[in-house]
Amino acid sequence: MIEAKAVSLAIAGRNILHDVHFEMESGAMYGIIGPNGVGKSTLLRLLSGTEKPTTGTVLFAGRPVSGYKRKELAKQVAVLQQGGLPAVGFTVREAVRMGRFPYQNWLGEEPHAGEQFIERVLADMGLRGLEDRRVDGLSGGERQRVALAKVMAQEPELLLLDEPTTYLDIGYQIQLLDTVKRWQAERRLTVIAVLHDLNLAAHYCDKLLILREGTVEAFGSPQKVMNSEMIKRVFDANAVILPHPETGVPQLLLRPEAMSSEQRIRKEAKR
Ligand SMILES: Nc1ncnc2c1ncn2[C@@H]1O[C@H](COP(=O)(O)OP(=O)(O)OP(=O)(O)O)[C@@H](O)[C@H]1O
Repeated sequence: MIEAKAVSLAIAGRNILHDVHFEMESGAMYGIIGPNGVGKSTLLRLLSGTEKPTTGTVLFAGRPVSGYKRKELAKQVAVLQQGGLPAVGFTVREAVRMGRFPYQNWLGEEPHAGEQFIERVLADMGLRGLEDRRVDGLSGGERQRVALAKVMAQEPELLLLDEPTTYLDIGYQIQLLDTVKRWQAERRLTVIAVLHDLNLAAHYCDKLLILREGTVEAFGSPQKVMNSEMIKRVFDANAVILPHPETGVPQLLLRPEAMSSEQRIRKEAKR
């Protein structure tokens, strides 16, 4: 479905990503994990074609992403990013309708059953009753559901999510990811999400791509890649990994007090 081949990116002479390789299959959900500033959002921009690699290639369905026309790509790839909604003045229905732009002609009209599809998306996202409210008057969680509805209205094959649970309380986080997972299963959607919460990532993703210092540290199932050594190496944090009592999925418990003597000496020396 999507493949990074020897992808490197330098911005203003600084290497952000270097020699990144991976292949992601259709119909699965992937998480991109890594510390702040490691290049997760940049990688998502490369996958969506909004940024070009300095060297290497990103292939979508076997063709370089850079070779697609904007509307052609937008029918297949949708991106949910922070601030992806119109700022003021639009209703929920109007904002979601904007997601249909790849299917509209130059007059903004859609010849096929677009409105029917919008109704389904509104119902699926639990937005019935909010259709005529203005987006700028909604709560953060409601806005995030509208943003997701807008990208789903694009009917993508590949959905890219940049930290989709930011600002959401735990209830909304689960609700949003459950909705994505349901759509993913029903439509064989491929989902790639930048996630900071490793426990949610382990639960929802089939595979995790771990980035460290601009390159791929590990790529595999949560069971394979989530261990305390990786957490230490990548995040410089002490953690215990335990299987979830109900699902068996690896879950992380931080150990903030359990500093090694070496770390304690280093911390003291910095004072
Ligand atoms: N347009 C740009 N100009 C200069 N530097 C940039 C630009 N875009 C990204 N960077 C730098 O590239 C690095 C990777 O940024 P990116 O936003 O991809 O990281 P991230 O892993 O998503 O971080 P976070 O977890 O903090 O969101 C950072 O050091 C950032 O400052």
